[in-house]
Amino acid sequence: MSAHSTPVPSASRPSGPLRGAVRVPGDKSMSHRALIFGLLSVGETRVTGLLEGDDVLATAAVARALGADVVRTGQGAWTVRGVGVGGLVSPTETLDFGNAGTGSRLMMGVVAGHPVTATFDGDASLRKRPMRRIIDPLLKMGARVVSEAEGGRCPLTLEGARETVPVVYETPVASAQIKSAVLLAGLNAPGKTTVIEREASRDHTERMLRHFGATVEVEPYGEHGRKITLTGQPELTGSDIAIPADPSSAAFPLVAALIVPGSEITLEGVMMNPLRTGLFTTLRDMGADIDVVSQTSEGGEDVATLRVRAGALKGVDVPAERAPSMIDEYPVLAVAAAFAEGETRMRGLSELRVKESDRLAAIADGLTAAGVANRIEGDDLIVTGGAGRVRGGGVAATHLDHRIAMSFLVLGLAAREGMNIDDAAMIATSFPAFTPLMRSLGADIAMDGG
Ligand SMILES: O=C(O)C1=C[C@@H](OP(=O)(O)O)[C@@H](O)[C@H](O)C1
Ligand SMILES: C=C(OP(=O)(O)O)C(=O)O
Repeated sequence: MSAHSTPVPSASRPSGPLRGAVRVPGDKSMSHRALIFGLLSVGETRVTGLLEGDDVLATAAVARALGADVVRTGQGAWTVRGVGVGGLVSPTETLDFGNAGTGSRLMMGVVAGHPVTATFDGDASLRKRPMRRIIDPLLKMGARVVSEAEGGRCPLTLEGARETVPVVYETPVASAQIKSAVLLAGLNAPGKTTVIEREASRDHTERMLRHFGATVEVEPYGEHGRKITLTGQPELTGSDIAIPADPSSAAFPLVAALIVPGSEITLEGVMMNPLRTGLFTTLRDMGADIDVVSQTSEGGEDVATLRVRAGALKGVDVPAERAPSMIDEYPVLAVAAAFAEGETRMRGLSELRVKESDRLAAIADGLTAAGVANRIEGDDLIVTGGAGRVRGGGVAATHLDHRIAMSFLVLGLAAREGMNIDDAAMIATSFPAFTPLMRSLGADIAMDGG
């Protein structure tokens, strides 16, 4: 199990207008997948714009342990020489995924489809996260759990199928991690593997499967869902892939610029995949001034340069069906809601309870510590806000959760008494340059010891 280093308490203070143009690091979902598809391809994959955060670095190390040759050639530039579908080797040591749900769960799919055995583990946060939702379909495909911690958790030893069985599987919740694990296992199955989802989740796996040479059919399913069918045992070929800036990371400077009076910032090269842009839709509904100044495409995705200006926000009702397209953005949306006039109701947030922390509880507790009125009703979070009314000054408990840490540092930039967090160390999992980038815009953020 990976140790968590000493906590790094941190604080943010009311800041003058934020100004400047920045590009946040590469998308985390695409970065994990680029390495995984590199591992499963024949030949060389060259990745640019890779997120060099701890979560993705763990996936790179695991790709090596499973047989790939993974080399860093420059900042964000990596090459992977893969083993091809069917070519995985059994790792000699436990696979340590640190804090990363995505890396561990997608790799469970990869291992399940191959005749290898591997032990999956990570930090105290990952050890609390449910893995049965991933393992259940993988058992149907022929994998076997050799051992697991109570409740189907890590450390978990998985023996992959000798002959992988293609399945038709409907995911019990909208989850790109479940969908991806099944499709990745299905790569080494003869015939067709189908995943049905009632609410569409992010589709980076489907897009990358095609990019590396697999045949994937995607059909609509019901009102909001999709049916995805993969033809098994393709030969995947190493490819070049350029990773755009992560919209989930862009969310932090974006919300900061909306709530710090007088701010105007530019966010460059932000990925605009429609299954990832629910936050932008919601913030615009709240009255946010977010302009697309230019648009292009990168790595098979639409990307945009966004100009964001501070201004009045109003509370809104966020429908449950929007949750999959902004699932990681609720902590920072709750911060925007604290500065919005009136009530914001965020519906259908049960999945937030099984992220790096119980995010529903962590957001509510942090808002309370900052003096912001909020309540949880079933799976809904309701925040009553108002610009100028956020006292701040408390300490938010982050529970090994990077998004909770960054969200409450953003809140402190516009709260009367600033805000403190108990630990900023986990920010390195997804956005290692968060503090210098925010400071370059004028944010007053202080880390313990620097
Ligand atoms: O597939 C992915 O890259 C991700 C899927 C989401 O998780 P779920 O599949 O659990 O919704 C998201 O929260 C996570 O940060 C990244
Ligand atoms: C939920 C997240 O990631 P993961 O599931 O990969 O740990 C996240 O980055 O917010």
